[in-house]
Amino acid sequence: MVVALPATRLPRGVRPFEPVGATVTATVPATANRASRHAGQGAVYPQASAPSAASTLGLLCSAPELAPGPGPNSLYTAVQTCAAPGAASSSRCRHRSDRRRGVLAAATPSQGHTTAPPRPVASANGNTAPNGLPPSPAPGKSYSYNYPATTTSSSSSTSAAPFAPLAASPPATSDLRLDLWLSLLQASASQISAAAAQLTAAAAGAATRLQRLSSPPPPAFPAGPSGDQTLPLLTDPLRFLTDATATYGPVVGLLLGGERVALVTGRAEARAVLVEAAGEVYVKEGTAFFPGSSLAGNGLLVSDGPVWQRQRRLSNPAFRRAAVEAYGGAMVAATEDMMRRVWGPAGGTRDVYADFNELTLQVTLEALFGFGSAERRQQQQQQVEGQEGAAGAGAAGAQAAGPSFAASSSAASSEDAAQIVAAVEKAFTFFTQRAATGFVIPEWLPTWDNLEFAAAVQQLDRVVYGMINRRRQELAAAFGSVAAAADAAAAAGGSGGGGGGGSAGVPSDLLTSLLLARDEDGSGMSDQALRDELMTLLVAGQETSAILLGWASALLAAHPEVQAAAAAEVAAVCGGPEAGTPTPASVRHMPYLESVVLETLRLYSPAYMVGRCARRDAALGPYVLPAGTTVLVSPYVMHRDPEVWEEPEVFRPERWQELQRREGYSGYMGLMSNLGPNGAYLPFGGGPRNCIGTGFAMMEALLVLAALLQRYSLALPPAAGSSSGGAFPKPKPLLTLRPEAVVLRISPRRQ
Ligand code: HEM
Repeated sequence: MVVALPATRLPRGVRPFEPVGATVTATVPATANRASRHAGQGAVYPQASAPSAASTLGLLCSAPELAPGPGPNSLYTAVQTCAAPGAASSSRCRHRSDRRRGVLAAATPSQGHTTAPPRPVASANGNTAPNGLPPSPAPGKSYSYNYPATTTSSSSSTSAAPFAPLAASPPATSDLRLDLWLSLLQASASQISAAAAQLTAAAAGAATRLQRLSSPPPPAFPAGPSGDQTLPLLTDPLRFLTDATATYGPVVGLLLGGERVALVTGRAEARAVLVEAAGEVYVKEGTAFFPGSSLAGNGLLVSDGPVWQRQRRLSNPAFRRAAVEAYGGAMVAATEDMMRRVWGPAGGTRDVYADFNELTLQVTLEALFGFGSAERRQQQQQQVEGQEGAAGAGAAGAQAAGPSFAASSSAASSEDAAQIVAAVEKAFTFFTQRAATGFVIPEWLPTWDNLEFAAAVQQLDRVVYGMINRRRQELAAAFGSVAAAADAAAAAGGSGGGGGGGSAGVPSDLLTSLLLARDEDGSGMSDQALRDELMTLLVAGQETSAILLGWASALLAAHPEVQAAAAAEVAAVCGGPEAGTPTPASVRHMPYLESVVLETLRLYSPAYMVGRCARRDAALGPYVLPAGTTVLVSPYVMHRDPEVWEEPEVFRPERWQELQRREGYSGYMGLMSNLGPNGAYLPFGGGPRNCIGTGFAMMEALLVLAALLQRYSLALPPAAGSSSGGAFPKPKPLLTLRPEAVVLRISPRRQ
């Protein structure tokens, strides 16, 4: 098995797993030995949002090398030190990035790439790298390098590849073996020294946290239970959060794994953190409980400052209503596929949460890359062939480009899809296990699990970069250039800045939308940024949506009267099982079903915590949070606040109809804005960092639930030894608030 360590020791900009098929040319920085910020590392969404029991304990062993608060090795000091122009605003000072990722990197250019040896290519000046060996690059020199692959990138990637010095004359053959051995030795030595540095830093961080255990809280820090609360939090996170709020109020000061933490559940305080001082004071960077991952990279979930602003600006159009509604057909088709293949005409008793996980993975992959079910792809292929026949072989330009495009993409996608699914499943299993064990072992440690995970990420990278390259080439071939494709999509009604997919014959997937997205200056995303955003969307959107569907089904099963009302609404709008399927337009006429979803999200918000870090000393109400304090806002607690919600523990979708009337209903997006109608509803977060996929997730939940209520009824299976309804699924608050399992009896609905 080929394994590769996360590139925590590569020079700035070098990814551990460079795009296969990409020819990248870059300059090794003169300061090549400084720590790298591996842009492919960062927290994945659930970790970003949940101080789970797992991630809390993870603090103890993920051992960030910098401690919050003033001190020689503190985050505070790092922020001060790194306040070079742009450093603070982009939140990309090395210490802060590495701290979050549990990384202390001492970069050595010729290491970290443990895949098959690189193949040299002739460089611009005609020099060729000797035998594909990676000689030590000279700082400041340019290198050209071709990764073993089938395609060549037209990438605008800014990755650095520290191989094959262009200017260096090839050494004599007899020197080559020596060179290889030397570079191997050098690589091992520097890997060992980097690991040693990481361990030293980890030990220093642990020492600081240990010291904090016996120090009093800083002045004006919010009150809270004394001593480290890791164990009580681990034992029962939801109870702990609820009790701490009930005892100490809207802001609770905590010590968790030696980290100073403020738990925020007050409306005004949550608004201050998420909306009013967002970005200015409270940022993602530096938040504790972020174990970091090379999977999600430096995508929207974890970036800050100008990097985040640009990526969000470029990504927003792809999530506008019209763009999201374009995925409605795929959502319904995938649901029907699942119901036909898995549930069958007779139904049965199943863990529907497991089924929803597969379903949302399929939907997300289809939305991201345009993969469909095999059948749908076949249909698409047939349609394409028919259109091609009609269009004639010589058709040119944008109109003809669509069909040939779809044909090549769909032909390639079944293999890509299989590889992606395999790698994603491996990576997600890793996350689940990591959460379940309660210990977050930093990804840079070469444990067996970490190596397997790194291999899965590598496999994903290979496929995703391959698809990005192919899509660029297809767009360029069809339109003359990618920029021309963006113009064509914009002219045909898309924004040209994403969301334009589907128009002018370009595919309507997010890959294409993001690839065509253009900033005001005409620039688009680099391959690496694209890859990171795609992986972020996959991680952020798949599991959360499955959790929502799991809880909604369980609640419908447990409340037959609510289920009957929702099913009646679906039947009234769409007809019975034999009638037409739900569509984005028809679910807009299902306010009751929408209330069911909103109420589900109130009681079981998949993101039961969102985290921020105070980048400087900050006043929060009467309290002062020292720079580096992690702030955890808990939607779970806020959604059950008895001062805001009448009978907060009761599942009552009708409360949303009252709110809709009171608020002058303008669709669920209106109800989500501004931390909800009463300032205490934030299942999708709030402020500038709110969930970009809100519309996508709501649309998916409504369509899937409508499609299944049209055909099936759901019931809790009788508990053992009883003829009445069974037990409601238990929450399993790990990285997200997922159900343990949702075992339901599924029966075909009789009209
Ligand atoms: C029921 C489903 C979902 C829930 C409950 C949910 C919840 C959230 C929450 C609470 C945040 C804010 C995190 C924070 O403030 O730290 C967030 C951010 C985000 N979500 Fe979702 N999400 C869901 C589905 C999706 C989907 C389907 C996608 C994409 C296809 C998505 C993509 C993202 C991204 C990219 C961010 C980061 C936005 C930014 O910081 O600019 N989410 N989500």
